[in-house]
Amino acid sequence: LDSDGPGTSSGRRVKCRGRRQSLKCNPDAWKKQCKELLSLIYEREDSEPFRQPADLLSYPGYQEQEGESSESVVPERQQDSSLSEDYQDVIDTPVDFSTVKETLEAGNYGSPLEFYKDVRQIFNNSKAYTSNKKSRIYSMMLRLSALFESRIKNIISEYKSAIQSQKRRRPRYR
Ligand SMILES: O=C(NCC(F)(F)F)N1CCN(C(=O)c2ccc(Cl)o2)CC1
Repeated sequence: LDSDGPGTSSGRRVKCRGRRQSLKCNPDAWKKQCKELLSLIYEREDSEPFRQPADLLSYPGYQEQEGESSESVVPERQQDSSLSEDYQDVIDTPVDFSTVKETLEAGNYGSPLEFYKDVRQIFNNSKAYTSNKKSRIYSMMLRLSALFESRIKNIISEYKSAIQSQKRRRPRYR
């Protein structure tokens, strides 16, 4: 993501002269683009485990219920030993899509790079937490991460070129 997109390093980006809204020169376009990307992520079933904070309470089968006989039916997920340790002991920076959505909607991201950092943390937490690369949740994360990376790189490069073209233009006196 360090390439700042086409037509920015060399000559002036004349396309942006005075027509901020329509072309790729609007430095605020990324907000709507990230909201659309987040909606796309929410539409995917793969995002379900990542839409709310992870804790073992969300997997009731993992808690030893009082008086629960040990022969209780094990939910399919329990066979996934990777959830055996407490999530909060393993993960320093828990984050999920509901917090990212709130931050974006509150206007508390200053750039798509900050948005990208938080979403990447969701995926990295999943990588750090899984002890089984074949676990279902891990494979869901991999698909979701591939979708996200394919869409976020254009949002960021358009943002970077909009910023670049803003720097070179003469200051406009309002
Ligand atoms: O508890 C939740 N989500 C909250 C919900 F259950 F309400 F959706 N997670 C379980 C642990 N998470 C993992 O990334 C992961 C990697 C390998 C395995 Cl296994 O899990 C995050 C999602």
